[in-house]
Amino acid sequence: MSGTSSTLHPPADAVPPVRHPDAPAPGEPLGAHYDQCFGCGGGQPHGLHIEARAGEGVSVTAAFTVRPVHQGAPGLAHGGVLATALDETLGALSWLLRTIAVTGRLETDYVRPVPVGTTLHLEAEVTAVAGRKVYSTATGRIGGPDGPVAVRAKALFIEVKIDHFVDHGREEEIQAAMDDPDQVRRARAFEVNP
Ligand SMILES: CCCCCCCC(=O)SCCNC(=O)CCNC(=O)[C@H](O)C(C)(C)COP(=O)(O)OP(=O)(O)OC[C@H]1O[C@@H](n2cnc3c(N)ncnc32)[C@H](O)[C@@H]1OP(=O)(O)O
Repeated sequence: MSGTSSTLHPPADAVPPVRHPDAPAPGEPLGAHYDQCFGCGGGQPHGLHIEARAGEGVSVTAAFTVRPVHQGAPGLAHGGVLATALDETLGALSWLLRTIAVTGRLETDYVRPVPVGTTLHLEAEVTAVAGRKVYSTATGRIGGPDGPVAVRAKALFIEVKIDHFVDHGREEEIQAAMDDPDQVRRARAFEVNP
């Protein structure tokens, strides 16, 4: 058992998360937020290809199957890849809040080794919101959605404007994203948050 750093404890003025009225219905696939995303994009051959679905409240479920390219030790998933799976699943919670947020802090517990070929069944939920700060937790189970926990995480995501990506991303990828009508549509879905 491990502790959690104090910055991952919501402050006294934090409030429960509110599911956006236009959030995808429970069970609905969320799709990739960006085709070139290492976590969810279909355009990354060695990526995790995580498929997330909306859950009840402000929660999501997702699945990630570990492939040989994801190894750390022989036959076992790399810890950084597992952290990516947790991070990506937590990031998908933005679809439920309809805000754009990036990972500020991610703390991960590795409870069981995850062999190649295993499907990691992931769940994540927002636990509290304080201004731009979004507090969330995630678990990854093996052997089925109700199987034993192999990894878990607590995270603090920080809400940002779309300018965060335009200002900091490399020019060629930003331009390609802006030229892609599907990408612009996905970004706008978040920007209209009241
Ligand atoms: C589109 C969705 C994609 C999802 C993909 C999966 C998720 C990802 O992997 S995102 C990529 C990884 N993350 C990043 O690259 C983020 C890099 N960091 C940054 O850009 C900035 O530090 C950023 C935006 C997080 C915060 O900067 P800024 O907007 O200036 O906010 P700032 O004023 O410093 O902080 C806001 C609050 O958050 C807190 N905070 C910020 N970072 C942290 C942190 N690491 N730990 C604890 N608290 C933090 C601050 O203390 C502050 O709290 P308060 O309001 O109480 O004073």
